[in-house]
Amino acid sequence: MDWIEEELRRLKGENLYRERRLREGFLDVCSNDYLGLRDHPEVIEAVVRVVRDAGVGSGASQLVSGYTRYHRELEDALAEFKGTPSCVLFGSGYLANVGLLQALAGEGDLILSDRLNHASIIDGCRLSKADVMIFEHGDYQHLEDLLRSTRKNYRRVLIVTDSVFSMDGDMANVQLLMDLCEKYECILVLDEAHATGTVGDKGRGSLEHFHLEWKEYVVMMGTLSKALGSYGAFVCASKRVCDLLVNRARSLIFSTAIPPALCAGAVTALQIIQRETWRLKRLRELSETLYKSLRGMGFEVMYHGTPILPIMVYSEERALRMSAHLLEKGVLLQAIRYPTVPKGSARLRLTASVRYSEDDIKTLLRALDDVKAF
Ligand SMILES: Cc1ncc(COP(=O)(O)O)c(C=O)c1O
Repeated sequence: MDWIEEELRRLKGENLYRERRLREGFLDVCSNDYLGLRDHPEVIEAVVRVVRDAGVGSGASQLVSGYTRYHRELEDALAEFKGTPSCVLFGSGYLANVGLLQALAGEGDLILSDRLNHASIIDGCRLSKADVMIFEHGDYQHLEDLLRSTRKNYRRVLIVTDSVFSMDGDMANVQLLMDLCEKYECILVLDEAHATGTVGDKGRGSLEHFHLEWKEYVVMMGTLSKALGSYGAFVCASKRVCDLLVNRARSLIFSTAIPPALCAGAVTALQIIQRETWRLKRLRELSETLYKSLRGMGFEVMYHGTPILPIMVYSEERALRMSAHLLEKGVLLQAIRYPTVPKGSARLRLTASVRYSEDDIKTLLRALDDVKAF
């Protein structure tokens, strides 16, 4: 077992070793709780009520006895929010992506995947046994070249992309992707993990952002774990796609359903997003203010109108040093390194959140100013 020591030593030597940090006691500026809903009193109240009513765990897979009225209520609310006929829940975003891709594509099919897609998409592609081709990030000319030369060789073709890219904060051009899907008869799989609750006029996601209507060939996956402040995931699609997932997605069939109480928490979060529209407005204002402040301080920050504001550092070693110093100042801002992002593109993935008070923002900017010269 000495190889384990060697492996860990190698990771440390390359500045790629990871340690978990206890969040308590720090100003957390890298979570995905964009709308500050994870501890909203109404969300907590809904969760506690259902824990009392239905217990803590769901007790079984959705296909056995783990599917309750709370799951169905959440599916109905999500389908309405995302503008699709149907919805099906999964245990997490990771499980949704691997299950969805494995169920929709197999041998004889092709998956075209953006180079910067989330790891769960990459793993889902592998699990599907379909042929996989990677197109350059956001390069839809490259994507069309691949479609033109290969479409005829395949039964089904899926195009899969994050709609808001988790580590860069930019958006896929869903309009162009839908045009390509129509032209080449493809299925479009959108990972709306970071788009749900954050983009579009009402936070409904990328279709709303681009003023597009849902079409049958569009399959949208999203998570409850980010702007909805909870845990779990969903796929919003046509009824027949959802029925197929219930029958074929192994990560749904062979895994316990999410706890009913989390479903109730997410239903409440969806209601709050639609009622307290100031949250999304505040999130957008804050994202822009943070971007301007950081740029004014001389940082290289990426900003695409989403709450993900990566401060580019490039060197893994420097990113670690900056993150450690920020921690000393009470600020938790993790260094994001390979394999989450390509080697030599380490960053501090700052996120905007409605959680931050004016004082938090001052603390954050002061601490960042300190590490600027590191
Ligand atoms: C784009 C994207 N897809 C999927 C996931 C996985 O979601 P979850 O954390 O619910 O497993 C994440 C988050 O980690 C993500 O950023």
